Amino acid sequence: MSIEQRIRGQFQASIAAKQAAVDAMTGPIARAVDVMVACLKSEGKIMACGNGGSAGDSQHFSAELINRFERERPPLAAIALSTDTSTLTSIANDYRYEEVFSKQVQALGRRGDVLLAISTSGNSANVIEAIRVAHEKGIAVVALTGKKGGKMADLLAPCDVHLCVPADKTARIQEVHLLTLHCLCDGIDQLLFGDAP
Ligand SMILES: O=C(CO)[C@@H](O)[C@H](O)[C@H](O)[C@H](O)COP(=O)(O)O
Ligand SMILES: [Zn+2]
Repeated sequence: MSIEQRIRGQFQASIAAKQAAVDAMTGPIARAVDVMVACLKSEGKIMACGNGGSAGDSQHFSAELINRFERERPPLAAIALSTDTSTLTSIANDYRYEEVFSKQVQALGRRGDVLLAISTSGNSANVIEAIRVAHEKGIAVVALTGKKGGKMADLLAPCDVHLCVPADKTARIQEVHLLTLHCLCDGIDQLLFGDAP
């Protein structure tokens, strides 16, 4: 197969993954928007975490809330827990890598905040630890997963929201995650600030 054929195949597979996710994910994404809007209206903040590509997604999302998405509006409270290399390396070095996010949730999280926990497998131990601490502190969780949600699926509380991409390949799941994050940004802006001018 030529490189061009492979590229066409990747595009088609990405389109198919998104098509397959529309019905399964629309309702849960709308619920996640409601949870996040309620948090932001009550002066809460959204903390996002994940590994690798999902660390990038956490940062992408928090930047769109703090700075802007598609319209002019006030900054919204969000933080990516994957950015402070001194904090991350000291926790991983002195304790365990599994605690790099949970210690930050312990320190920064307040009741009424939201944890956006991103893992394509649903099995990343440090994301799972962050969810456990969020629950201890009364922090709602929006879980963004794939592959049937892995261990995270069993850990979520009834008030949490599970956004599970119905796909098995990490790259495809990540591509739907990015679309989901943009849907969240769009929904948050719409509910907080109304129709864009
Ligand atoms: O972006 C990719 C693969 O597309 C990788 O960096 C990927 O995010 C990393 O392998 C992560 O460690 C995977 O973790 P997770 O999504 O299973 O929680
Ligand atoms: Zn990737």
